[in-house]
Amino acid sequence: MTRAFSPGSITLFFEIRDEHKEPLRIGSRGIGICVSLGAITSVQEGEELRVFVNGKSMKNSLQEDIARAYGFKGTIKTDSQLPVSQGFGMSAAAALSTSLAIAKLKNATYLQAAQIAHRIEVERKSGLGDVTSQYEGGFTLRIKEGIHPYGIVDRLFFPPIPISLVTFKEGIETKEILKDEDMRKIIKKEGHRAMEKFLNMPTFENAIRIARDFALKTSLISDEGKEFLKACNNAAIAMIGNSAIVFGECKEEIVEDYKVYRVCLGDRAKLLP
Ligand SMILES: Nc1ncnc2c1ncn2[C@@H]1O[C@H](COP(=O)(O)OP(=O)(O)OP(=O)(O)O)[C@@H](O)[C@H]1O
Ligand SMILES: CC(C)(CO)[C@@H](O)C(=O)[O-]
Repeated sequence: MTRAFSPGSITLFFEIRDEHKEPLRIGSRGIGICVSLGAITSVQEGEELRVFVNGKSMKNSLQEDIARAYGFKGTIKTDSQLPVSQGFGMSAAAALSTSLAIAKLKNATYLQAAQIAHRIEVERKSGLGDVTSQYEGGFTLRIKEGIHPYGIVDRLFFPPIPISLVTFKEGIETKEILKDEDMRKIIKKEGHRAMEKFLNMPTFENAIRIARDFALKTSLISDEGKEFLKACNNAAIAMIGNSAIVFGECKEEIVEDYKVYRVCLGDRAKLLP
């Protein structure tokens, strides 16, 4: 049996850049924060392909698509440590952890595994930039869309503070937003502006300020999210979901009604012993 872990990743703001033909060139520009919780996948070769997510059998999964890319048959089990469709990049974490574990069995490399995971994410429209962030780890700045050798990703300095992920009600499926023509236009425009502003002053404080503005300008925020940002000025909305990311301490009375995941900055995806 082979096991791999991928961190979850939270996008603060992003610019859709999917007008290329080649999936490895497609992606987004923006900021992603990898966190210490994510997805763990174990794979075991066998006669038939079976996928289980959090103990439940799953059909037409992204794990199945990844397995096909390698010609892998056997059992794939993914455990998600964070909820899906809340902007925590869990589909990408499932794709990347599956791809890394199978790559080890098939003698492929770390980069090949990341490229396959990125391609499947892009083709399924479940994400654009998450695999690129999770392959790099830490506080990532995606300067040019896509994955290596096309994408360019840098890292930013992150202060030694805790992170809380606060989930409101049900999530938003990424595909629904990435397919919506009006939303795409708004995200492209606001994402481009956000990136230009950030690159003028690439600091942690500026990232939070721009992220809060991006959520409001694109309307990728619920009423509950708006109230939360008013009460907590060290928070931003996780893209694309219905949850917030709080940097540092947060008053207990503000978060006590919600499910909160306490995490810290996370390293890149890796094989597990
Ligand atoms: N851990 C997982 N294992 C298998 N499938 C998953 C997993 N996480 C998400 N998916 C599938 O991917 C699809 C899209 O998920 P979505 O992209 O909205 O979630 P996410 O990646 O957690 O959110 P976001 O991309 O906004 O960070 C859903 O249909 C879901 O079933
Ligand atoms: C589209 C997206 C916000 C979904 O999590 C992410 O993949 C990104 O930052 O490109």
